[in-house]
Amino acid sequence: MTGFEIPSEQWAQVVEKSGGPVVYKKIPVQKPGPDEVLVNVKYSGVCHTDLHAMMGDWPLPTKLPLVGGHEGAGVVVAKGELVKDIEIGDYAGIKWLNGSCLACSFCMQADEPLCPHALLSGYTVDGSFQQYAIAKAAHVARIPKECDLEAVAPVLCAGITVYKGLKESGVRPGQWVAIVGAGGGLGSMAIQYAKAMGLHVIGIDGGDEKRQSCKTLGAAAYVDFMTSKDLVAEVKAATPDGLGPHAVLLLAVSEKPFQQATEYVRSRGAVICIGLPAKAFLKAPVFDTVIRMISIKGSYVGNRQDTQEALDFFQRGLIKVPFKTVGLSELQNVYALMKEGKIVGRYVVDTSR
Ligand SMILES: NC(=O)c1ccc[n+]([C@@H]2O[C@H](COP(=O)([O-])OP(=O)(O)OC[C@H]3O[C@@H](n4cnc5c(N)ncnc54)[C@H](O)[C@@H]3O)[C@@H](O)[C@H]2O)c1
Ligand SMILES: [Zn+2]
Ligand SMILES: [Zn+2]
Repeated sequence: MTGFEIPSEQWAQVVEKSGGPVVYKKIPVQKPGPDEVLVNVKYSGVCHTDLHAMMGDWPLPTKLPLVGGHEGAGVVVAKGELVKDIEIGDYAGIKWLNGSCLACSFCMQADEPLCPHALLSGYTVDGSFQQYAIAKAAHVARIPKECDLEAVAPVLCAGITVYKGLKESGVRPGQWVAIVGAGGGLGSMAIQYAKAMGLHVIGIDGGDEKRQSCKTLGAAAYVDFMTSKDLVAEVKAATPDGLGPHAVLLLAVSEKPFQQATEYVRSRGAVICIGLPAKAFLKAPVFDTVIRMISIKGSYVGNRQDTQEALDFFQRGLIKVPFKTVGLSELQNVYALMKEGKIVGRYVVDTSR
């Protein structure tokens, strides 16, 4: 009936103990439950969250052993008997939100990421760093057939997350947004989504390679956090009236920018926290926050509607982010580069090698 031959074993990258490394080995292919699909993952993006998961950085424990990954783009090869709206052979995406209860007060209002029973791909359930991954049918991303699975993979976390963050910021076309960590995976996506939404971008990151990439992707200005003598002044000066950007998207994996953003955001502006540096705290002067009416908020992935909207931007050709593809077997090398902050754009792994 399926037309797809499903092997009993497959290649996967497995975290066997917190702190890593990942182990490339063969593991069994699982069978989907009644409300689940089995996706033959062709490509998966590598998100910094996958590194946090391997390192055990966060206060939320991961399952162990763990197959990481939550930007998996592939083909549906099997489905449970309750799944009616996805066909075998359809393109589908394994994203961070693997499943949610669909019945709690958050799910009822399309705030599924806040569901207390949420299943997280590559964290509390096995994710996309394997050839065959399972997700709840209600939550897999419906990827249009015209999409290139290799290029679309990073949209499944990075794209959705920054698109949602921009929406949460309340910025309008024509306004200015500062993107902190603009040369990384989420940052590169953020520049492209912001541009497509009619915003002016100030990219903040370190080094000339990232400067070049930010400019190519469409940033109007770039501020180098490693060499700038006065980052706050430089960011403000990059806006035409010198009063600073209307919003700041914090995507960096270090604490300092989380302490700094309220200093350069425009009055009545929004600071949107998305990056998740380990053990970090936010800090802002109460006086300035009050009299300048600054909003500070967190933004966490996106719901099913955000997912389809983010994919729609991609399908229309508006989102082109640099990526490098390597074999799934090379995942540990990608983590090494990521730790050093050396990745420009995104790495994608090909599960066939
Ligand atoms: N909130 C969410 O829903 C969500 C979703 C996905 C990822 N994340 C988190 O977002 C973070 C970024 O993920 P990524 O995959 O883009 O990582 P990445 O490693 O690709 O990019 C991080 C970038 O931040 C830059 N950076 C480091 N310190 C900086 C500083 N002081 N100022 C400016 N830039 C700085 C680095 O040079 C790098 O380019 C991670 O912590 C990840 O876990 C959150
Ligand atoms: Zn992610
Ligand atoms: Zn729920």
